[in-house]
Amino acid sequence: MGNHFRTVEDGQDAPAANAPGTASHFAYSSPDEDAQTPLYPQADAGMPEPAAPELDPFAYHPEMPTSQVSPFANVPSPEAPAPGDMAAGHTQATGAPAGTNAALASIPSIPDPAEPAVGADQAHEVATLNTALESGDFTSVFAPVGESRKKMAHEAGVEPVIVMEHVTKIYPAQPNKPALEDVNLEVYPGEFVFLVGHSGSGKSTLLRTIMREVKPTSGRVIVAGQDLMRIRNRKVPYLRRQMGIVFQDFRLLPNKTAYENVAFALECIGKPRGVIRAQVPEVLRLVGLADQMNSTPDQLSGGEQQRVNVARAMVNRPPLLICDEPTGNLDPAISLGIMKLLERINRAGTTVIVATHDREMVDSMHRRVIALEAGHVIRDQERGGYGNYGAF
Ligand SMILES: Nc1ncnc2c1ncn2[C@@H]1O[C@H](COP(=O)(O)OP(=O)(O)OP(=O)(O)O)[C@@H](O)[C@H]1O
Repeated sequence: MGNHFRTVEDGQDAPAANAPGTASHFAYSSPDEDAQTPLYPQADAGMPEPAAPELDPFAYHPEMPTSQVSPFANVPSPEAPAPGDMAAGHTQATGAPAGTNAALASIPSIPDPAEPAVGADQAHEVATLNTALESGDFTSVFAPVGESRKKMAHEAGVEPVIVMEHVTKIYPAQPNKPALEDVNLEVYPGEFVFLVGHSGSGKSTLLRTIMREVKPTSGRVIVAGQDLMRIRNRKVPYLRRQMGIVFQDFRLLPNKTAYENVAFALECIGKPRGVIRAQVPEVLRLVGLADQMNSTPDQLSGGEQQRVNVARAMVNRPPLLICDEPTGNLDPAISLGIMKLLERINRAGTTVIVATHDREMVDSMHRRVIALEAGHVIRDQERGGYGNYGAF
């Protein structure tokens, strides 16, 4: 099987021009001297959207039946809702009590780490997110897939979505201290991977090599079948459209509402207004912000702002979600909500990679854990815990 992302064909490059004073808020400001391409394709209303590929098996296609979307479609999924349940899910989203969708009852929730004390505002925030997470919309909008994805991927002949082979990165400023050294790993479609390690162990560098923000000094990085050492610069924005990016230090556009912030991500890639009008409210509802679409960032809590970030990363329905410390500045209760959200997105088939220092979260979720130490992968565990690392 070949490329699981939309293919990058000649003539399908993303627009490169920038709208002054706007797109920079979205661009991850990379300290790396190698970085040449802004994270998001820049706004240029005049550029047409690249031609849509025939079918992207890993893209989020709510309008398609699961059998057309997922490579695991033939694998029975205990999470798959019956058609009637999907309808029930929509009913919930419009106000009926959550929890009436029988299919959802089988979805195990993340065990809460030691219950943190929460104030009234936080409790409300947690409650609204929990309600959104319990909504059937998640299982009806995203295509559900089952567990043991790596095994299934092998059996189904699915190729890894990310391959790193002997990757070494030496920043010129630190010639004697590789940020990454001889890193080898594979990530399969649909996996949820935690990246852990001390501060300075190379987590962000690894994520940024996957995004092609950083070019390795040696080795190979292949994402969705594309060799990132060989891919042309002009094709990088197109590749990045296939990735949702959530960083701790991403800033929302301060003068725009939650709706406008999410819509902007689609405007930047030339999506038609009708698509924006349909997808933005939907994704904001999915992250539990249906009632705050018209709030500006200063009217939102840190957790709500991060949910807008997650919504923005999800709205283009990327098959790969990359998160660098997505809960870094958030209270434990709010962090749990964000992590549940990421898990739910993953359950719907999106590959998720999360670099984090959040020990309790990693320990509670029992997902694949890749541990870095001084640029080396020292542990890669199918269902691991955080391990013996300090917070910083
Ligand atoms: N642009 C750069 N120029 C020079 N050295 C850098 C650069 N970026 C990172 N480094 C160095 O590379 C090493 C790995 O840094 P990286 O940011 O990848 O680690 P990290 O595990 O993500 O850390 P943290 O958890 O603090 O974010 C560190 O020694 C860091 O000082």
